[in-house]
Amino acid sequence: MRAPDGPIIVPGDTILAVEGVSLAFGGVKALTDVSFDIRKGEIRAIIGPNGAGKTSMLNCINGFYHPTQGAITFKGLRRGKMRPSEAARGGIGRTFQNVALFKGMSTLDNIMTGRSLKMTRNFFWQALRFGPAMAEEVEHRRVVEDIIDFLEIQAIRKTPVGKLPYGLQKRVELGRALAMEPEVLLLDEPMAGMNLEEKEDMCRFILDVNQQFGTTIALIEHDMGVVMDLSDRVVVLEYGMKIADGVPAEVKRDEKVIAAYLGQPH
Ligand SMILES: Nc1ncnc2c1ncn2[C@@H]1O[C@H](COP(=O)(O)OP(=O)(O)OP(=O)(O)O)[C@@H](O)[C@H]1O
Repeated sequence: MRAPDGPIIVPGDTILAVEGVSLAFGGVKALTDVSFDIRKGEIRAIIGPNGAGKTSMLNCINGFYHPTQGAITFKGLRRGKMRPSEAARGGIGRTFQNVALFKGMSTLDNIMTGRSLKMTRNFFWQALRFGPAMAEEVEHRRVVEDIIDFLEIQAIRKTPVGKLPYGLQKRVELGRALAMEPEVLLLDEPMAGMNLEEKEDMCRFILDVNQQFGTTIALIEHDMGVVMDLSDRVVVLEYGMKIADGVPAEVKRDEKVIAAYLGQPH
């Protein structure tokens, strides 16, 4: 199934809107009436203390959870109960807080799995590697090789990802998300567990993805230096509610944010 494309959206327009979203797990209110927008081409950070509802929000955006109330509008279309695979086909890609790769498979093959949603020939033709399926596979491999070059991971293309240091695994995971050619890329703590050098590399790649491909990025990150350097705008959650929203300089000065988050060690 191909998601409808919706209207043409130019840089600066709203590409994704979160409108009054609430989410509850039994008695636990993970999100309460949260609204914010993401503009095409921007890097949007979602921050907040542990348990504030950040991952729950990403899970609502990519269809992993369905909001109890409220709606998500993507490219002008109000979404119903969209599944993650439909969100991905529609242009919403994602990485996870804990690396979710196939550890025994090579870098190349892991990134190739990101192309699966783009494959139009069915399994029968792919298994035969014949005719149109062959041509399609050649094209997918070309895209994957371009991503490998872009992320500067040529040297590990055949290495099983389970053998790679954590920072490189995160980079491969970014590669797999890029293989979907997403319009909006959701990154859940892309720098978590990395040393300074790895963080600097990942920051550079995120900026390059944003600038070279025009990909809109929404990211959750605990490192405040990274958030303030990378993002165009920041939305702040606390106890599942939005407490601030604005450019980094504004958010940094906001008393509620200082009290809730910036004053606390992370
Ligand atoms: N599947 C679930 N079942 C029950 N409660 C959940 C579930 N997922 C999240 N929660 C609860 O919802 C609240 C928000 O959690 P969430 O993981 O979204 O926060 P977070 O801001 O991403 O936290 P962290 O920074 O620690 O990753 C928490 O109270 C959490 O315990």
